[in-house]
Amino acid sequence: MLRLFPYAKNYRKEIILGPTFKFLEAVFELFLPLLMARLVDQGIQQQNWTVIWQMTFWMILASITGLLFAITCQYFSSIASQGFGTELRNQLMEKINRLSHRELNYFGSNTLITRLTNDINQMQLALAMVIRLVVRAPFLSIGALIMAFYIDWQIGLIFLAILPIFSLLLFLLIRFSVPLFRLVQQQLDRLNQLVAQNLSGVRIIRAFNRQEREVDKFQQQSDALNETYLKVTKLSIILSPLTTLVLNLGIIGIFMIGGFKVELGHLQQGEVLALVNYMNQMLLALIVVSNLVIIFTRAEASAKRINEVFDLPISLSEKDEPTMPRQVRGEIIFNQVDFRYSPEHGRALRKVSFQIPAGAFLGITGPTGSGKSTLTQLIPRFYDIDTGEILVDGINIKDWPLDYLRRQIAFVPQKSVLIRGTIRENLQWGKETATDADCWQALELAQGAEFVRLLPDQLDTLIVEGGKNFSGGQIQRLAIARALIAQPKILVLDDSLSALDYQTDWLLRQNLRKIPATVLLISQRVSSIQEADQILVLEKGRVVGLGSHLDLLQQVPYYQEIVHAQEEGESNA
Ligand SMILES: Nc1ncnc2c1ncn2[C@@H]1O[C@H](COP(=O)(O)OP(=O)(O)OP(=O)(O)O)[C@@H](O)[C@H]1O
Repeated sequence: MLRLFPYAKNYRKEIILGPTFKFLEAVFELFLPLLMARLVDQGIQQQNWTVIWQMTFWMILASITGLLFAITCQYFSSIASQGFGTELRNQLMEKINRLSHRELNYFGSNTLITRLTNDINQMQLALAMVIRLVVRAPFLSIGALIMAFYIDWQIGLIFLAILPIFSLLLFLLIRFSVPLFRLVQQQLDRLNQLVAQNLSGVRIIRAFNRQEREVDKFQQQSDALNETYLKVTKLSIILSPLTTLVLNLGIIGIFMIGGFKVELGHLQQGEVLALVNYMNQMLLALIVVSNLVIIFTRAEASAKRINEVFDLPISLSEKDEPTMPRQVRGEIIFNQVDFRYSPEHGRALRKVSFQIPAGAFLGITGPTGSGKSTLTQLIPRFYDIDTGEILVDGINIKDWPLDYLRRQIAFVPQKSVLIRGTIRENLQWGKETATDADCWQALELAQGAEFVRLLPDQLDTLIVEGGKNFSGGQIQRLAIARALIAQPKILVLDDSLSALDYQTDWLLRQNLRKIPATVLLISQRVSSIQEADQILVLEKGRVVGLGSHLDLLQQVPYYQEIVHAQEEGESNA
């Protein structure tokens, strides 16, 4: 946990001043019972109005000053803990953004969300508590003990006797509740994952009529969480009255021995009241210490989860002095490329070699799982290859500045994701400065202008989360327009025309031929790629054919099979 506190380095002043003010408040709090003792013994009992007024004045002043100090501490602790949380969140987000897809797959999005939100909140709370209580609570408990000895050392011994019993009770509370709180955190995590999964898959859950089962699953998790909370509550139901009992026994002890001493004239009544106050202060401060231990243990678990992300080495490295290409054209060369997603997976690509000249149109086909998407994801370095090399414009992609390389490549994935916002805002993801004219031009090229023009709000039409207010084909065309507006030198379309009717598919492909970019189009439909300059056929991660439609028809058995199968399918339809 301590490793994360350097993220609060910009708030050093607040972290020092906060506890200082809290300490001063505690000093005032510690002196209040003494003032009260004087008020009772020298003022009220002896009917000395000067002392009564003086003590009342000092007590009010001490209380108000203490309050002002407490507010000041609260102010500093809020600034420091919020600032620390924000810095930590930004740094974590920055690290997540630098992770390659390999590392993102390893964590999964749900747990990253929990780490960015709940875990960072726990750290924020821990820092706020450090500032507010870490100095005050131990100071008050030790200070109250010393004050008790200062008033009467024999009664001070009662304090010393009560201390270990009370500490033992608090130790038991910590000992049994900390594992339960850890369990609560794990169960909350599982519940969060379930909620995220349910919300993102709500349509498929309904389509398969699995609502009841999903509700049951949720209820089971929720009940398990409830049970753990109940166990924590039961623990405090047993231990809270016990701590109150010990406190009251201490107070009875003070009254009994104090009463005797008052009778004998060795102690005054006001001093007995002050001792009762000190007993309260000492034991309440110890309860605060035990709460602090619980908060820190929860923060420790959160810190571990946050550090897991910070500690994960980023597999994508960038050269200190990358090579900047003189002119970006879009030529792509794969040279003996081998790739596997992780050591436990088999090779997704095996010794893949091919070359595409700048501005060419490459069709990519092959059975499902043959490595088509994998191949295209390697060009913008979403993953790094194991052996071989990939060159763009003659430069190894590992030598390009990563950000610059990615800016040359526009990617339309299989499942296009539109963000919540207007159509214009979505298109401007491709180019922030895009004007309305740019948007319409990109929409024309993507065969999307016609349907957008018919919408009442046109470019201002709001796209709901995930683009659910548009059809599959409309989403694909908006995603293609978003990619085209960036004017990339390499355009990758991963099965992105699959939801379009044949005519729109054809028109769009004609437009794609006009743009000054190398186009890689993955498709299972032979009709979509047969006019490509070259077609790459993959099977089980290997290149089994590269050439024009006619070349492949003569040379590659797999290609012949799919062409015949699709021709038959169309004539039967
Ligand atoms: N993130 C991943 N982690 C592990 N293995 C993966 C991952 N993505 C794909 N694979 C595996 O890599 C191989 C190639 O997958 P890829 O998605 O590239 O195939 P594809 O030809 O594009 O298939 P499709 O036509 O179904 O989209 C498959 O065996 C697949 O299971």
